[in-house]
Amino acid sequence: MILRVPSNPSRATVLQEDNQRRQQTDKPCSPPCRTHIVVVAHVHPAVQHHVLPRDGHQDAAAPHVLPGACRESRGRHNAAAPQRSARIHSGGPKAGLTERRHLDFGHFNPFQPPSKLKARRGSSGNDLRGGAARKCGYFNGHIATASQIERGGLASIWTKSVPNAALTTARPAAAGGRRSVGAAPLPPFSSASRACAVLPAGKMAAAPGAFSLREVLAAFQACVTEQREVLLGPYLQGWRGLVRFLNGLGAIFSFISKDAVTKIQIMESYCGGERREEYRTLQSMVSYELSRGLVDLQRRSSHPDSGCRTILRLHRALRWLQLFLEGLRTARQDASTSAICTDSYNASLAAYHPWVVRKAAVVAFCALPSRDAFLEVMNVGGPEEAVEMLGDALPHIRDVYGITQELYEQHCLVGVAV
Ligand SMILES: CCCCCCCC/C=C\CCCCCCCC(=O)N[C@@H](COP(=O)(O)O)[C@H](O)/C=C/CCCCCCCCCCCCC
Repeated sequence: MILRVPSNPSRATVLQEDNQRRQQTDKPCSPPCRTHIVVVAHVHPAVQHHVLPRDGHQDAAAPHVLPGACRESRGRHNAAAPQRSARIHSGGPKAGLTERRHLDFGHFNPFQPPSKLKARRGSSGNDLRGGAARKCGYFNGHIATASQIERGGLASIWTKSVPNAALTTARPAAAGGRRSVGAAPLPPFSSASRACAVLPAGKMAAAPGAFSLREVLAAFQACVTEQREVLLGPYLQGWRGLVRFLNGLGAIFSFISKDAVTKIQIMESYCGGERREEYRTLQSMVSYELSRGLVDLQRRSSHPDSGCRTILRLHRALRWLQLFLEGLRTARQDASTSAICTDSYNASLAAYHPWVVRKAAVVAFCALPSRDAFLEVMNVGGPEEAVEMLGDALPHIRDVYGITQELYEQHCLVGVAV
């Protein structure tokens, strides 16, 4: 199945790929579309048998998103896959904005258990944190650079820490084309994820740049000032951490993370732009944009990417997050994560999404791992510690949500729906 998202995820159409097409690889799209999301890649192993076609097509290194005049890239997993993936991910002269955005947030799949990959040669992605693109992925269950995968050696895999590279982002087209903004660097990685030593087979390796709930919690905690203002820097940092987590869940979530990344980048372009002072807090942003008539209150016309509108989308998603984390925290150990996620989604974001997005979202939720696996990947210890940390995190997320909601209601901004 391919989710084809022409330019705006809300206009997504879900296409069923026919058998003939399934046999082809690197087939140019006609007409060219902006983005393809290849759903079969990186599906959580627990649901692979539900999602993957019966003929066993799977591609551990298949791209998540192919930008620009893209090419569909699918097919049987083979030894050339790491190179193909590297070509796609590393970006050439034709690499588009979409691709760069995607790369910035990493490609690791913390749920990919080594046992599933043993029979394969390796899977790869890129890690841009070291400054230059560094291809890496899983090899026999360990994190490895592409060259290590190619050499088949494991001797020196990720044994030293890698410094963060500043996150430079491209300015959204709506805001005037490409431009490097002085955006905040990626948040520091947890020490656990910095040095990724070789683990015994069967153990899940913590990927470099792996999600840590602690860091997301710290970001949302740092959002609220003593004056009860919401600082946009930490707010976006919290979202970046969440997106990193989402990227690790698999390609089936790419259309969601891509939308979140687009919104984060719109905001980053404001927060790092000429008017950055006006975008220091949510409150200053609202007064600035409203006083200058920079918000489309009725129809989406001249300011389709206003900060107020963009934050409103993230704000609604924050409500989903709050409900989801609450559900996760209080659910029984054997509860279905996908059911918790679906309920939280239906009680929050779903009301604002068209039918096709709702359906695609619910299909994607089916790929969520078990509650325990989910809690494990939060990188704060075992499920019990994760539950405890969720208890600590939730008041901060609730607080940020509450302040934003109140502010938006005061200024009649909750209905900025177009
Ligand atoms: C402790 C951590 C555990 C939980 C980690 C969760 C990580 C979630 C990370 C990101 C969440 C994605 C936020 C998505 C923002 C969506 C904003 C939105 O509503 N956009 C729509 C409208 O945009 P405009 O067209 O008006 O500009 C857009 O149409 C949406 C497209 C994509 C579909 C969004 C579905 C959202 C589902 C909720 C997230 C599910 C993630 C599940 C993973 C656990």
